Amino acid sequence: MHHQPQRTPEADMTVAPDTTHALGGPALPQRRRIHTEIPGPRSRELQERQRAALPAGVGSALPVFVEAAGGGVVVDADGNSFIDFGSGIAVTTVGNAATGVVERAAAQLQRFTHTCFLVNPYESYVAVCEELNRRAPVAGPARTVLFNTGAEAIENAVKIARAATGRPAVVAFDHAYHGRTLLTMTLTAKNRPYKHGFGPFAGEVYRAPMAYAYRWPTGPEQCAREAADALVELVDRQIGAENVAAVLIEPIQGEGGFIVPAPGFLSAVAQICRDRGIVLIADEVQSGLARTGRWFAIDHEGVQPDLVTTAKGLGGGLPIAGVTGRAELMDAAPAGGLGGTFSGNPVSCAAALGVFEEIERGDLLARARAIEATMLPALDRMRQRHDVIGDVRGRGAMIAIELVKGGDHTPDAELTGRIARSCHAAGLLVLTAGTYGNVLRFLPPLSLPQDLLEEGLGILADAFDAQA
Ligand SMILES: Cc1ncc(COP(=O)(O)O)c(CNCCCC(=O)O)c1O
Repeated sequence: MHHQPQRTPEADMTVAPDTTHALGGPALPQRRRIHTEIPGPRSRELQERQRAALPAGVGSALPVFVEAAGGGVVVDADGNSFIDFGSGIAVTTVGNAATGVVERAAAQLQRFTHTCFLVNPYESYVAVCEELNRRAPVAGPARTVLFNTGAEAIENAVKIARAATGRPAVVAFDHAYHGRTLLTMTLTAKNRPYKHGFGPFAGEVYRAPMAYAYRWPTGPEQCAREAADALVELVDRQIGAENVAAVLIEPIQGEGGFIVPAPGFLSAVAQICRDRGIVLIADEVQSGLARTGRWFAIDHEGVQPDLVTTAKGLGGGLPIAGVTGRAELMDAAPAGGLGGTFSGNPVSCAAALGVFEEIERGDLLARARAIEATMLPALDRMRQRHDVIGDVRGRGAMIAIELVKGGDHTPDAELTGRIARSCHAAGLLVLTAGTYGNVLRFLPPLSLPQDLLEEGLGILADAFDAQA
């Protein structure tokens, strides 16, 4: 076979103009700088290549191609620097390319990249499980098993609950999001874009009303009690409690619109489960691991679930997920019943240990609470000025506003998109969410400097003032 000339990157691609940021991480200049239209010329070139190489169904909220990221900024291929209010959808919680994550992952890469834990185990997997067991809000001794994605964690939490109870049914909630695999698509509530055309779906999945106070028909005061009554009705009358393996709930619903369940609802759900021997699974994939100012969002309600799922922020950007639960439940899965080729990959485990280190070293739980203390009042002031802001809600650095037609609760998805695009053009990376597409959600990295947080809020305020 003849020798292929060594291809060098330079031969294939012109180096992006004006890309002065070679390295990401906290050393990246923490500033907002926009000096091209958004997306810029280099991103538009890359978009053309993407159109030729990827299926049309893969889209991006802000199609600027990234060259570097760190602290609280994302820098694109045209050298534009954006304030990051997205964290890659609640993943780079401790900061993009965070020092502790990069150093540990880089060192691991030099030692070995993979063994498959089901073949040869390694200490870092055990250490991540110990970290999660130590912090998880479950009662008594805990066990953890690792996977790669949030959906995989949910799939396996349901397997464990079914093995432990011998029951088939799973109850999820309106506005829920749990992933894109067959079972997690079924558990997810919103049809487009997640489910449409991908059926038939999994069996034995049922849905109960979420205690969504802002949209509860009889008003927020009745919300928790009436939603709990509806859950009892579904479980006891329609399914039969003896057939229900698990109730699955996000302590703060993420893709559904950052819905914080009405006060008392999570406690009521936990009691309903305890009274019937039903496993309560808390899906903390988006809300967990310091994001809301506690290790887990459910901690704010003092509720102890039986199983907790984690992913996203756990690996600081590397794919890793976990199911942590009461030891007697976790041990119900038969030998060899839990696993996967890459599950608990050693590089991701090293990164995860870096995440725990960063959270402790930076006191990031307190930082999340400080971000809440800045954002909620600022957003409330915006709501006083603009009646299109129907609701302000969230905890820690998981905050959202719901946009409606002025004066009533009619969702306004068009305005939501317009505000988001205005923020993007001004150099603020924000994401939308919600069953009705009318939620602007804010997920800043906890490493975001305070001045950029306030600058970002100023951009948002200007966007609302401009649309008024
Ligand atoms: C609560 C909750 N559970 C489970 C998941 C699924 O986690 P995976 O790691 O994306 O599988 C999520 C992922 N949310 C972001 C989805 C992004 C997209 O695919 O459009 C979540 O938020």
